[in-house]
Amino acid sequence: MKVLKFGGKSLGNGEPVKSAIDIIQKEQSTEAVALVISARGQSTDLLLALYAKAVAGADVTPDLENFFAYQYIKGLNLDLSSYQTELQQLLEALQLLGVTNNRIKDRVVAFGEVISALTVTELLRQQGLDAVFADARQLLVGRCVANDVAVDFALSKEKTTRFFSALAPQQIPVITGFIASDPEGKTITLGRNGSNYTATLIASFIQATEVQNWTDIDGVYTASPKYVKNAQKIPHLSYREANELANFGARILHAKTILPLVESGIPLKIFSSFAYGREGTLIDEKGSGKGIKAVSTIEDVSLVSIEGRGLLGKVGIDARIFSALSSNSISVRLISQASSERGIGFIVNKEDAQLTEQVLTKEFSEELGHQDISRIQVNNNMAIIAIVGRHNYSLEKAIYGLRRNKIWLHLISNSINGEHISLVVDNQDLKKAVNVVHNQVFGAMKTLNLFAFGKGTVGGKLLDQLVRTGDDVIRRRNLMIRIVGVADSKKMIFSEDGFTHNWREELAASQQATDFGNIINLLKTSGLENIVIADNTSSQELTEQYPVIVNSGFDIVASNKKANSISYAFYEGLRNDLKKRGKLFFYETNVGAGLPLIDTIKHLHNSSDKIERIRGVFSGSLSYIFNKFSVEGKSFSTILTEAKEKGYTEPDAREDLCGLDVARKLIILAREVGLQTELEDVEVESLVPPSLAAIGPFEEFMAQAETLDAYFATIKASLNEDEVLRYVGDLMVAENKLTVSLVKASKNSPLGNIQNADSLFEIYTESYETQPIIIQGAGAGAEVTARGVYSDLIRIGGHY
Ligand SMILES: NC(=O)C1=CN([C@@H]2O[C@H](COP(=O)(O)OP(=O)(O)OC[C@H]3O[C@@H](n4cnc5c(N)ncnc54)[C@H](O)[C@@H]3O)[C@@H](O)[C@H]2O)C=CC1
Ligand SMILES: N[C@@H](CC=O)C(=O)O
Repeated sequence: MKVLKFGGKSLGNGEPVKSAIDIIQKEQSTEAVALVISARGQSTDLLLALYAKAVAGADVTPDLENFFAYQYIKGLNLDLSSYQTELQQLLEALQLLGVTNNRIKDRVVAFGEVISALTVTELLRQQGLDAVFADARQLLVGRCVANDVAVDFALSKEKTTRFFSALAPQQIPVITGFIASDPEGKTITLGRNGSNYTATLIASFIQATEVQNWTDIDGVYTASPKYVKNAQKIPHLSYREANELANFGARILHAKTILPLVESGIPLKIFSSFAYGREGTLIDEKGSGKGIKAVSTIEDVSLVSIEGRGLLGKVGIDARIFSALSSNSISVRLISQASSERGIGFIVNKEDAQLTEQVLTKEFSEELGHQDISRIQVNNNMAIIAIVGRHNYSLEKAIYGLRRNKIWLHLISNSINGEHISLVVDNQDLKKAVNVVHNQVFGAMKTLNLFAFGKGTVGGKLLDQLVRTGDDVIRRRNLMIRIVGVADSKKMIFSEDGFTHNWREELAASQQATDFGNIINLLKTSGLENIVIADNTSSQELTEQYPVIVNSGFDIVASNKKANSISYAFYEGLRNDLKKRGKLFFYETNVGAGLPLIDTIKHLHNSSDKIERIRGVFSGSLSYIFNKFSVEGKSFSTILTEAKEKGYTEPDAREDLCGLDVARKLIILAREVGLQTELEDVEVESLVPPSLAAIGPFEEFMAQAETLDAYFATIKASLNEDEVLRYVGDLMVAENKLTVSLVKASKNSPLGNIQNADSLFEIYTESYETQPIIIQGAGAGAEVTARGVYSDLIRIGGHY
């Protein structure tokens, strides 16, 4: 015979209860069944509310009617009037008493299970099955001990086996879950979710072949799906693992449920009554072997810490702590102690925190008076994350991920056999922390949550590339880049669930103004892990906020060059912040767009191959302009407009023309090789004609196209036939000399030979002294730059 237990949600009115009856019919057709039934739907909560109202002396009539209205199933021949009268009398007695009384409370709550089991019995009879109602108070006996119930196993077994042996072969017992009686026959309850306990107790008494727990979830998951979207169902667990999970918040299991099964070796299967036929979780002696099984959580616990010099080496402190707590029925969930015994920290349930403080303050009043104990501190807003299952490196991985996400670990505790690690974090960090730990220890797909500033030429292209190829990255790199927010200079959007192809429309429709402080706050309080900020703007104000970003625990990718080219003091301060916080900042596109230049320079520099000189065409837009202008008959302003339209220039193209963009790039490379240079140190030959230098907006500047064209026509006229113009950046390291100048280059030289918007960099080092390393390719443009930023994001993902 197998025992089938149905939870409250699986017995709710309408489809749920219909489907439960279907399941029972199917299951009993292959093997005899015994049923254990919880109160239907929200019945227990309704009854508890009725009880509270009655104690408070309030009118209970409407709620009582609501309760019985919910119990009514159309077409079912079930008369509940005697139960209604009895419950009403009980509530009236409570109204008169006006005080709480746990025994009466249990009697009130018991109506939920009794009426539910009667209802199921009747529904099965309607289907022609021989169902028999059984009140578990006639089968299970126990005593209330403190806040718990101690079941009298021998007596309960005797009563249960007697009842079962009196059943006719085809009869289906429908037993109330959750309730039992004390030795005087008074109603007691087995604790919240106690129906599971009823089922496993009954199963162990009658030596059932298995217990099936039919509920609203189709099994035990690797983490609570409420927090972790990519949590996976666990097909197979051992009793021991299940017990750990039950102790650590897995709502689906009751902590005591497993014990009767362990002794009798009966397997437990967890199924969803809303998805008959779908595989659930099997829990048995064997389990599925070693390996991490789940990451479970307990919210809202309190951390108590006792510290003081007087504790050093003193024997008996722990004994006093725990005996004081146990005399007050306070259960300790976790303990961690410094080896010197100078400090001890432990976790209690939040509702016991105040009492814990009082009890310990009293117990150690003398030590507190002498300052042998400096303080007893209670921190109420804590949560536990428990890693269940054995794996050698899970702790390291978890700590690495938590640190990267700036999540403070208050306490660590692990079981001797290595099958359990508990980590205590702030409650407000729980969602983020459980995602980080889950994804770290399971090596599951990592999620990078991206907030993108800038949706122009580069930023817009990046977001489109991410949307288009995101699935590919998931497949190949096990990394999901989720766009959780986008901001331009005016508006922003944010969603923890992320945006896909619709980001542009969503941003256009947004009413929310871009506000940096608000964005940081949203991200910090979101509970999202692995947050990366992309800066594809040209805003200096935003780069000045990088320290705030880093100190908030986020990484950065940027095509914006300003953070690396404004003052050296800022540059150095940012590096210090990055180091201190263990955060990443990638900016490969700052020089040479998508070309692998900065990385190459870093590698050469770090490998002590002294870099002596870097020279070349640093500007993609000016490369394009002079490539065209030197050989085509078009005017300079026409080609400048083309370059702008193609997305090669800076948002204000004069930054290219006046040499500022190349100067920034030189500064960035100079700092990579260890020079402490400033922008003012670069000798720049500006290409803006002196007469146009003071003009305001770019449109006004372009309105002077004639002057611009005449200026460059004169320069072009001075070229020999085999010459082209090149705007060249030159970094001479030993001399600490940085120059930007317009040169005439032979068409056949490497500099003269480049095409389109190509950049070219010659890197001279100690090893590459005469024949430089040459890096050449598209040095500007939305597609290549966005690709470069994309690959920086993937590199960051590689660090998770
Ligand atoms: N175009 C290219 O080939 C390359 C560009 N870059 C750099 O990429 C950056 C972006 O360039 P483009 O996309 O061409 O510029 P763009 O003018 O097309 O786009 C800039 C975007 O930034 C937004 N923005 C400006 N200030 C903002 C703020 N404070 N907060 C939020 N959003 C803000 C604007 O609304 C716009 O969406 C620049 O720093 C540029 O130097 C780097 C390498 C190559
Ligand atoms: N405006 C820049 C774009 C890349 O940094 C250039 O022309 O090179």
